Amino acid sequence: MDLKTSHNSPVFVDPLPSLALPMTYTTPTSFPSSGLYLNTPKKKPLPSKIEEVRAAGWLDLMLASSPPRKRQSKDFLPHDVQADDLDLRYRNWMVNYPSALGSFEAITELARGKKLALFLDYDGTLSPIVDNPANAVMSDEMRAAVRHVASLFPTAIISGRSRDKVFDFVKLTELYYAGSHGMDIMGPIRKSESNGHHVECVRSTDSEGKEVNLFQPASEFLPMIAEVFENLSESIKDIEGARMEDNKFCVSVHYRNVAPHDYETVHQRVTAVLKDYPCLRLTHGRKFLKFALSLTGTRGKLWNFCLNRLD
Ligand SMILES: O=P(O)(O)OC[C@H]1O[C@H](O[C@H]2O[C@H](CO)[C@@H](O)[C@H](O)[C@H]2O)[C@H](O)[C@@H](O)[C@@H]1O
Repeated sequence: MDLKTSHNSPVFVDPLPSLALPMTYTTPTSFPSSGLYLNTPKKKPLPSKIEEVRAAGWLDLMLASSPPRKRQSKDFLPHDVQADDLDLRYRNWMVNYPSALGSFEAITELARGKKLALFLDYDGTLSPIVDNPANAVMSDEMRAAVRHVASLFPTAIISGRSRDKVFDFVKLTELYYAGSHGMDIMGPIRKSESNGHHVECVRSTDSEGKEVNLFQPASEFLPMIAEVFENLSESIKDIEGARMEDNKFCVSVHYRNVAPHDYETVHQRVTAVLKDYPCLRLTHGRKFLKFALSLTGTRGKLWNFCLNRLD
């Protein structure tokens, strides 16, 4: 099947989450506006070309897709940014993205007497956000904490990274790993394991010969994803700071190190390549654009796969 043009693709589009915009790019109805921060210093008017893109909403999504850095005492501040302005921006961000630690008692009260399973994110949760994705290593202290938690509750790590990459960072064999946003799941074999009901679930052995369960519902699309990765790599190679990342069933185009005046070019190049692949969905992340297949019901299978296998 020629997935590039076929519109009767077996891949159906889930209802898109708020940050994911349909391939038809209808202008988002809501996105963080520059008015998000109080007392925002008057900004220089943007060149009209960027204003057009801003009107389309994509630029605001890209500019606001990551929290302002929390000011560290040692940080040098650009001459036009006041220290309290950075703190204010960070506090405003936290209003929209509150930390669970602020509600820890309420969460533990809700969990009392219930059977718990823990699902953890990786980047920005178990590892700090850094400029180069390859350097997002997890500290030994954090690894010890996750190992301890996994000894108390069945624990899974769900990430946009490929499963192999996350496992290589975390290095804990007693966990479940769901890479590529759930398109690629691995879990240790349970004693009473029976995987007959997961057609995509095959037994495999890891490097130490230990059997593990694999769930990969989209393997047949890997050649197409590899083709899009190559096309995108070629298309953005002249944009300073832009970086591709292959996450097996997902591909990320990082613009964290790209100058904001080049964001529009990043977005244009990515959408120009993806317009030939109607079965792929473009979404936003923390300073990256990501495309992935959108298989109906993957999330449900992910939870079932993990929860059915958790003690
Ligand atoms: O689902 P997650 O585990 O949170 O993965 C989401 C993305 O995380 C990574 O990118 C983010 O972290 C990088 C390293 O700190 C940072 O450089 C980048 O700007 C962040 O967006 C990962 O590289 C992506 O592929 C994941 O999709």
